[in-house]
Amino acid sequence: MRLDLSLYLVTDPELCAERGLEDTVLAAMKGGVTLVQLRDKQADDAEMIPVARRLKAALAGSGVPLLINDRLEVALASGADGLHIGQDDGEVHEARAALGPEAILGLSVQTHDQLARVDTTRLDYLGLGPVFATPSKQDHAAPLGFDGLAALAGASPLPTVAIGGLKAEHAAAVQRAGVNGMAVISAICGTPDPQAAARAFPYFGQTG
Ligand SMILES: Cc1ncc(COP(=O)(O)OP(=O)(O)O)c(N)n1
Ligand SMILES: Cc1nc(C(=O)O)sc1CCOP(=O)(O)O
Ligand SMILES: [Mg+2]
Repeated sequence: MRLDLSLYLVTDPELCAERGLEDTVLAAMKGGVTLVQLRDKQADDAEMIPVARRLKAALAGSGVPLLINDRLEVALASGADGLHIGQDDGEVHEARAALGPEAILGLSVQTHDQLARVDTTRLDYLGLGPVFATPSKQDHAAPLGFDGLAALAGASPLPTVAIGGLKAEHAAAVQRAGVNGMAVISAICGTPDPQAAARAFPYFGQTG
């Protein structure tokens, strides 16, 4: 499926609980979300697989891909469109081998050393962050700020998406940093109107 990093919704089970995960995602999609990642740090694979399958069915025909955070087995069992992994979430080459060539595979990068080791032949995009400190990820790395983000984005051999503490009001500065899009949890999940929250973000343009 086509990769468009412009507005990347990462889900949070607690923040989405009141409205429900699928309703939140569908509303955000109507507001312009271009990519969705199912992220649940508490659920085990067996709990996550049916949720991922329902979300994949809800997104069917929309052209918006569903990626799974961390869990290769969930991505494979649910028919999701891809996987996002961090530096400690397994080997990129193993994930690519298991997912096949058509799947979307993303990797988190926080430093220039990590960037230098990026496997450009097997990855589709990089998540750069956190731009700001955020309560949505308790174990996040040191914040990059816009200057650190621009330095990483400028040196990246792959399309990039910024993440961490980002709101719609940051879009202009994020665009100036040279990334392909913004990834957000709390700016959309848990807001009273996810569609309007998504609509507040500008479109960054086609990735790649
Ligand atoms: C788009 C995007 N970028 C970065 C991350 C963070 O991944 P990771 O470092 O593996 O941390 P967890 O999300 O697993 O806590 C992401 N999920 N998505
Ligand atoms: C999932 C995630 N990864 C990050 C990283 O820096 O890699 S920051 C983060 C949480 C983003 O949530 P919010 O938009 O609510 O700040
Ligand atoms: Mg991870």
